[in-house]
Amino acid sequence: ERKCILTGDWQNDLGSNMTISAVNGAGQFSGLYLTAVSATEKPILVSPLNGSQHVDNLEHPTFGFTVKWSFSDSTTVFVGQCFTDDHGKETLQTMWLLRVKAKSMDDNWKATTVGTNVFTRIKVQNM
Ligand SMILES: O=C1N[C@H]2[C@H](CS[C@H]2CCCCC(=O)c2ccc3ccc4cccc5ccc2c3c45)N1
Repeated sequence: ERKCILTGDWQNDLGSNMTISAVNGAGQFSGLYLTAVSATEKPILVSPLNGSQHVDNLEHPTFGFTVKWSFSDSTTVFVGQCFTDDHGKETLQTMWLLRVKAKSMDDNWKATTVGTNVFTRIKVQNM
């Protein structure tokens, strides 16, 4: 019966932060992502994200979102599920695919990496 709406501020195990805006009736949302890590020497910039979550049954909903990196020609898709523990603490268990721009079709095979991230809410003190 615990509700998990993704709106709000989250941090993952790498120290990256994301803010998700209001989730509309269809479960769609947008937001901003600030990665704590990158494999480019370019300065890291806040990047837009768009995604959707299931809202029909808010018990442990699944979701997905895409981050279009604003500082490089790469894209990451995250997919996962929200879990709430007995104390009401929410975690987002996710897997991601990072696609970087391959110079040519010959490099296509090595252009996608996969990993996992766990996100927890950032409590804003002055709530
Ligand atoms: O919070 C989280 N942060 C990390 C994980 C999954 S997304 C990831 C951040 C990705 C930033 C872009 C990047 O690193 C990046 C950008 C451009 C690249 C160009 C060429 C590359 C060639 C080889 C390997 C790369 C690895 C990351 C790359 C790029 C390359 N969770």
